[in-house]
Amino acid sequence: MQNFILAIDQGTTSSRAILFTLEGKPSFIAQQEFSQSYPDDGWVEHDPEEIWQSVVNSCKKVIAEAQISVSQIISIGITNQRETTLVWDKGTGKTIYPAIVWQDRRTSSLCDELSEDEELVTHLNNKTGLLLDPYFSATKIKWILDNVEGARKKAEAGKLAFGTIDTFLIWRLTKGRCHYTDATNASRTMLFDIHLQDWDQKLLQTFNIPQSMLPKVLNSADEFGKTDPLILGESIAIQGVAGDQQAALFGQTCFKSGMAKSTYGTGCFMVLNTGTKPLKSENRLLTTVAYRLNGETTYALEGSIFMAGATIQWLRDGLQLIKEASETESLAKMASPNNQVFLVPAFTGLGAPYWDPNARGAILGLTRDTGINEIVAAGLQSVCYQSKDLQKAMESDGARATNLRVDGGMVKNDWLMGFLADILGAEVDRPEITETTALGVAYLAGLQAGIYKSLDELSSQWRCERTFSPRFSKQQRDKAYSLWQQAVNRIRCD
Ligand SMILES: Nc1ncnc2c1ncn2[C@@H]1O[C@H](COP(=O)(O)OP(=O)(O)O)[C@@H](O)[C@H]1O
Ligand SMILES: O=P(O)(O)OC[C@H](O)CO
Repeated sequence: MQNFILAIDQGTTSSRAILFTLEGKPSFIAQQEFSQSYPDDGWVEHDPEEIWQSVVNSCKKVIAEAQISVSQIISIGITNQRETTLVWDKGTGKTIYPAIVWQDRRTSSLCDELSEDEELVTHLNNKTGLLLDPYFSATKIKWILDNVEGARKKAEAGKLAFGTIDTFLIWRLTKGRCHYTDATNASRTMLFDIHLQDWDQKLLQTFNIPQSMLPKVLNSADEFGKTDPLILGESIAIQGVAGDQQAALFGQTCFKSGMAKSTYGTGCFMVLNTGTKPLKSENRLLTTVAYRLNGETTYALEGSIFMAGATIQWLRDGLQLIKEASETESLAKMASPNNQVFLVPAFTGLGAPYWDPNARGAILGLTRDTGINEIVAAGLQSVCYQSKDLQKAMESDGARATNLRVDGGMVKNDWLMGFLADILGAEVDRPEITETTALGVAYLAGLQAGIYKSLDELSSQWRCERTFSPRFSKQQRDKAYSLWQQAVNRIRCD
């Protein structure tokens, strides 16, 4: 009888459950989307019950479709949209407010106020590796405690729990027996000292968050509790947990310092393994926990771009230039070879390395012969130029990627991958398995369960489907990139 590892991938727009064979092959997938709520300008919320139901439904569906018995599932791994913040009552397990999503900007003014305190900003940056920004969980927790009636009092009495999505799912799956997170998710809260691997008291005081609300921080491969048998029919051990971008790094087996992956989904997240010593960025990149195994922490540098596939969605739904994202490939191929149109997708500001929340998007360089093909090509190229921005920032920090492994929904676009290699001037490797986020936590769970013995064993499973090599000369690359930089400078506000 064949055994499996069940990976739960709780993302920003959908929840997925994937059954991996013990050889790391994704064999069955179930997915359920859930609603996005935008109750105010810059606010983004999810219904926690809908998230929970979508996870349970996906798990049940994948088990039914695979026609396996639950006892064939050896272990569970959970990976999740990071930073998204939930607070619930420890007694009832009910959340006291919707999930405040990572994209939510409601605490911008609080961050602006706090940023005047230079000592705090330096402390926060040194301890957490992050920048003071509404993106992370800390100000979201504070907002809930300050705005939900009675919440602060209950929190101070030790009656409320905080968790990112992983922690919420562990709590629910274990029927409230386990209040845990892993070090990668903890490192995104803006409350966690990534050097000491513990919650930072000064930051807890600054954001006025009682320590009793916080989960215990475990390794990424660890014992996160056993699921209640009533949920899936049998009790299964949860043994791997990581935030989705770190899980993708793990699934791409980027275990050596200098190895990097970039995930091209709605946004794009480039993460580079920097080894067991954290590297402080001087270029507004994030220093974060890549994974923690047996108490040993591996660190990473991360650059986050808000608009990657989202730009293609805008070309489809906003401008209605295309019907399907996949059409972009053939249209871009037909664009004029002399195309000098630049699309700067700062729809919600610019992420790393600019962190300019007030910048807004623009299309520049239009001429009378500009058509749909050129605009679509510029949309795809914007993803590559932004990746170049991140590559340059990493290099200025002294971290040069030896190669780039890619994954996410956009990477099936060969034209995009070709231009990415051209503009980066580096080889871009596309793996056979692009479900790397889920694979990463399946690997973590498998390590803890003793199915895999070493990271080397996992590395040997990674297979390259295609390598894209750069075709541009240095001169061509520099010219194109300097035009991009000029375009970005035209729209910057800070
Ligand atoms: N062939 C393609 N070319 C360009 N973009 C694509 C292509 N196929 C999908 N996309 C884009 O990829 C994104 C979906 O990727 P996915 O990894 O599923 O995203 P997420 O996990 O963030 O929801 C969408 O924004 C879509 O527009
Ligand atoms: O759910 P995704 O794939 O959009 O990822 C979201 C990131 O974890 C946010 O930091």
